[in-house]
Amino acid sequence: MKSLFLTGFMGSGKTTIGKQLAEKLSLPVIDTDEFIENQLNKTIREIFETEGEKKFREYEKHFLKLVPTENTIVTTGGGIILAEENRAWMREKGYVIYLHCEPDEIIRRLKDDQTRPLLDGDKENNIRTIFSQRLPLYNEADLKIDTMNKNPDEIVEEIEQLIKTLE
Ligand SMILES: Nc1ncnc2c1ncn2[C@@H]1O[C@H](COP(=O)(O)OP(=O)(O)OP(=O)(O)O)[C@@H](O)[C@H]1O
Ligand SMILES: O=C(O)C1=C[C@@H](O)[C@@H](O)[C@H](O)C1
Ligand SMILES: [Mg+2]
Repeated sequence: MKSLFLTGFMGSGKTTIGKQLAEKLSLPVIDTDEFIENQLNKTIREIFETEGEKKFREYEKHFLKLVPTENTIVTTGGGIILAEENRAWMREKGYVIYLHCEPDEIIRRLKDDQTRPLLDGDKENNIRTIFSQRLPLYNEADLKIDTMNKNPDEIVEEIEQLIKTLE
């Protein structure tokens, strides 16, 4: 099977869902943010602070291409879809699954989180603005899962059913 690329806004549950889905399907999971952090031995926040977002996006493009494109669950950074090149790559090499979560819920989930540099400052406003800019790009996915009012088990079950239609 081609790899599954989980996309979605920060806090939509990509890392959480990806881990559970991988366990259920007995597949390996790789998280692009963790992959970049491990390869560069720096946190995402450190990369943003010392090298800037533009450089981070270059790393993201580079490391995305090193991820296995078969039999792997790939959980992606929230901004991976910004580059047309990344969207095209993921759709060509695998299946793209967008986890949709409304901004109000994202705001609740990330209320105490300090690890996402793009949300520094007026977090609520930043979430709403970035979300609306990106929504059309997330919607280019092969599959869209509405995660609102569902627990991770329910979302994983739904993905399992939907991916059967892909093969
Ligand atoms: N379906 C859900 N219901 C309630 N809470 C959830 C759900 N999915 C994830 N969460 C919680 O939301 C928070 C963010 O989830 P997670 O880190 O998986 O998001 P992410 O999409 O990987 O974010 P990022 O793009 O920033 O890496 C976590 O605290 C997680 O426990
Ligand atoms: O949505 C984004 O642009 C980001 C999401 C995170 O996963 C990290 O990749 C980083 O904080 C940027
Ligand atoms: Mg994540």
